[in-house]
Amino acid sequence: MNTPVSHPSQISETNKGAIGSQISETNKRAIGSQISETKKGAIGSQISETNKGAIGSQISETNKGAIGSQISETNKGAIGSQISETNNKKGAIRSQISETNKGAIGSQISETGFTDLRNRITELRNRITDLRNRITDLRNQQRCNKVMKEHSVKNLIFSSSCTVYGDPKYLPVDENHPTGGCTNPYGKTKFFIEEILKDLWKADPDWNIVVLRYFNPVGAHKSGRIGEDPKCIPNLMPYCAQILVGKMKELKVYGNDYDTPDGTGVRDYIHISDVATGHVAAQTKVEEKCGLKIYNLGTGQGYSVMDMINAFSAAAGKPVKYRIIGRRPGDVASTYSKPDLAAKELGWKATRGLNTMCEDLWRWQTMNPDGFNSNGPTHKKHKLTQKI
Ligand SMILES: CC(=O)N[C@H]1[C@@H](OP(=O)(O)OP(=O)(O)OC[C@H]2O[C@@H](n3ccc(=O)[nH]c3=O)[C@H](O)[C@@H]2O)O[C@H](CO)[C@H](O)[C@@H]1O
Repeated sequence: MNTPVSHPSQISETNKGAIGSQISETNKRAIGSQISETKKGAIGSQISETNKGAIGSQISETNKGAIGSQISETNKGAIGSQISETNNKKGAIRSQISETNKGAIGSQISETGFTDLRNRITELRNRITDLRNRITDLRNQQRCNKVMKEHSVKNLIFSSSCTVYGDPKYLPVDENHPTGGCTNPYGKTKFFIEEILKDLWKADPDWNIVVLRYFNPVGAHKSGRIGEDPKCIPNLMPYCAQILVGKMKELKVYGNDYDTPDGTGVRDYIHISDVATGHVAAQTKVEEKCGLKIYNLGTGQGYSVMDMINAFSAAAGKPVKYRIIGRRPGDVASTYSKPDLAAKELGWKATRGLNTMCEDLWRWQTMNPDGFNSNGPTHKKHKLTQKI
């Protein structure tokens, strides 16, 4: 889910700092969808210019010729004004949210001690931020659809997530698995957007929409120049990487009492560059006038949290410090994909294994310990030691 450069977004430079940073924080989310938005693609081209989006930049790296040429056809005016509009409304959304949560905060104060209270306030603040991001995602998607329609762009690739499946009723999860029983707000947003897109296509079958349900993207471009630069609490693997460059203390493993081989959560981790090639394949599909199609992007292989800690420690040559704590609300025990439909209809398959995911992530993190704010490689001692 962007030119092969590795520095901050033109969106934030040109007009809208706040939106730029939202884009980077949600790089696996609404943005991805807008990436491939095709030739006339006002939006796709804008996003491609923002180098914060990990997947976007990967795609650009992967398919400079095909997508790169489309990137230059921009429509900055149209999109720029949409972004400004969103940004102007941000204050309003924020005040609504704080209104809504005032009561909740008050009752927390009377019930708890000070330390607990502080933790709860932090958690509440995170939830409010998350909720605000979700509202922004939904609004942006609606604006995106509207602007695309106005410009007669009706080809769309939407970055969805395996999280729309909720707690799986069976494994591996295929595309026919029911959706909507999401266990977190992010999942719900993805689910709602999928539903909006289904309605959009039903109302106007001229649209060609490919929905890609990513499992757990990890890794970085093999050059070490493009990777994930989380601005909020990182996912598992960026967290591990930040521990090993001294930015985080230790990993808290959320529960080892799940019904999985070692008790820790199992996920289908997929290399970010495979996610990128998945988009390129989807781009071909929308150009074939495919209607509405939905595909899983995963490897079909589940790994536990402990598998991932061990693999990453081996790739980096030093151990990730961790501590087992209780389960995190909203987590499911196990989810991994059946990726066969994408293989059959897109001719796409994930080709990079766990070892490559960990090596590439470690290369990115050591070359860019401060993400896109880094001034080139500072960890001269970086080397990939062991194969796993
Ligand atoms: C609750 C939540 O936000 N879920 C999102 C997260 O899924 P996941 O919760 O699957 O991704 P994750 O990287 O946050 O967690 C992966 C696994 O690692 C475990 N873990 C994670 C972090 C940590 O500090 N300690 C730890 O033990 C976690 O319990 C899970 O078993 O990312 C997905 C995409 O990649 C989707 O965006 C999901 O909606």
